[in-house]
Amino acid sequence: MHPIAPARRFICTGNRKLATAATQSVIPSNELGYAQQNDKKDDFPTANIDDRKVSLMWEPHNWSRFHHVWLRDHCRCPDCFHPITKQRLVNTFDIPPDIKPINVRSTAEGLEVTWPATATETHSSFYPWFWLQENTYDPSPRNSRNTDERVLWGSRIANSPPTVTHQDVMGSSDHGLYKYLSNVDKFGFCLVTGVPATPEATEQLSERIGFIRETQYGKFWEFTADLSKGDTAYTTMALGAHTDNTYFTDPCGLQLFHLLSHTEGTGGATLLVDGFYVASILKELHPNLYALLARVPVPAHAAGEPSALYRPSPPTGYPTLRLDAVSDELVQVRWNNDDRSVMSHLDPSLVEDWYKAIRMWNKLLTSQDSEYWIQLTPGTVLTVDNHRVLHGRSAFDGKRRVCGAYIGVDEYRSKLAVLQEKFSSGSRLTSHEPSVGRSVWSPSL
Ligand SMILES: C[N+](C)(C)CCCC[C@H](N)C(=O)O
Ligand SMILES: O=C(O)CCC(=O)C(=O)O
Repeated sequence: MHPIAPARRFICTGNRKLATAATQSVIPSNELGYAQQNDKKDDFPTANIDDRKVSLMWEPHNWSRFHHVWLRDHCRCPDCFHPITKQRLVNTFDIPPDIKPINVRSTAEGLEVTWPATATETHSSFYPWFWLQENTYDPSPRNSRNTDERVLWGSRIANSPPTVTHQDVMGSSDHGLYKYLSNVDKFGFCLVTGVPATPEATEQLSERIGFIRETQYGKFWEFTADLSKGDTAYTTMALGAHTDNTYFTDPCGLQLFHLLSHTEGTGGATLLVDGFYVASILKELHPNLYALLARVPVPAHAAGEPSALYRPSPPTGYPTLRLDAVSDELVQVRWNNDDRSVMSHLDPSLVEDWYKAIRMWNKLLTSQDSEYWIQLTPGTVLTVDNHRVLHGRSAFDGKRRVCGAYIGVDEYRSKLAVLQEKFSSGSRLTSHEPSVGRSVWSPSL
């Protein structure tokens, strides 16, 4: 385990020219020789030290407070945080619980803090202002840090479904791919037009996002109504709005569908429902039913293949609506009433209310206002965020071939994050670090 930063004085300024703004005089303010900034000759945030925290005044009546131990633990100098792997090197557990800065200094780019390291040596840390503001926890941010510009939709999305072209997505620049995945992030789905109606082109498109997630249905799958796999997707039956993989502990993130052909028959239209839109209505109209769906775990299974019996861990499953433990925001919808297992864990007092809740959920899911029906055609690939948008299909006859793939949620979110770094967030590199590669100040590291 890496010891707490070596005893030598380490100023993590790299080749940064110390900000000329070091105009503040620092006056030792108490017998421990701990100093705090006093007269400020600039408009940088005021920094003050008390026994446990550094307080920053961004402007009058707008303060943030950071515990000393928190700041020391979050030092991003190359000795405390690996500049390439972005992993913590400082030994958190060697940081004295009562650690306190020797002094703090506001500079043009951020806050400099000097820590006691040994009896004679110190360690200096630097925190950019934008990073401190982004990661303020006291007071907790008023609005959720999640800056997603998510657009909830109902049936009227049919007027302008999010669409990109195959040429754009597969182009040499990643910008087309960024537009594609930004649409999925914003709307929960996106159509890709102009895709050659072949499994090969569809697989290539899938892998443009990230590696395909292999399951009991195969890696890249093609299916038709032949029950070649033990699932009703391999029949001509209608399938109600559902998310896939409720029987997995970790349902896939994206699902791509490409209707390759449909001959000698009709039907097989695709249904999409924005689960976040429907949940917002349920929460508004029936908050108690919403709360129940966010509380009651639903078991599920995939037991149609003799060689497989999938159930999530724990077997009681996960709630239909998963809420962020901190922000309470809805982060995932998990719903497939066909794949649901026996509800043997329900508290008897909840049984009737739970059925009332799922009846209301189903009523909203299947309302005309929620349902978006689209008849897919060869050449158009549908990509669905399986954590948000439910999909289904109408019954059909004739010969219908569909191909597609699953992409893991982490592969999808990672690719999106890399593209957002590249195209949407301005450079976060401070003059403390090499001007190439990912900044140690990238969001949420
Ligand atoms: C997509 N593909 C046809 C390969 C499999 C479909 C699996 C459907 C399953 N009932 C679920 O909800 O996950
Ligand atoms: O056949 C379709 O269009 C969709 C099948 C389906 O819902 C699924 O594979 O999960």
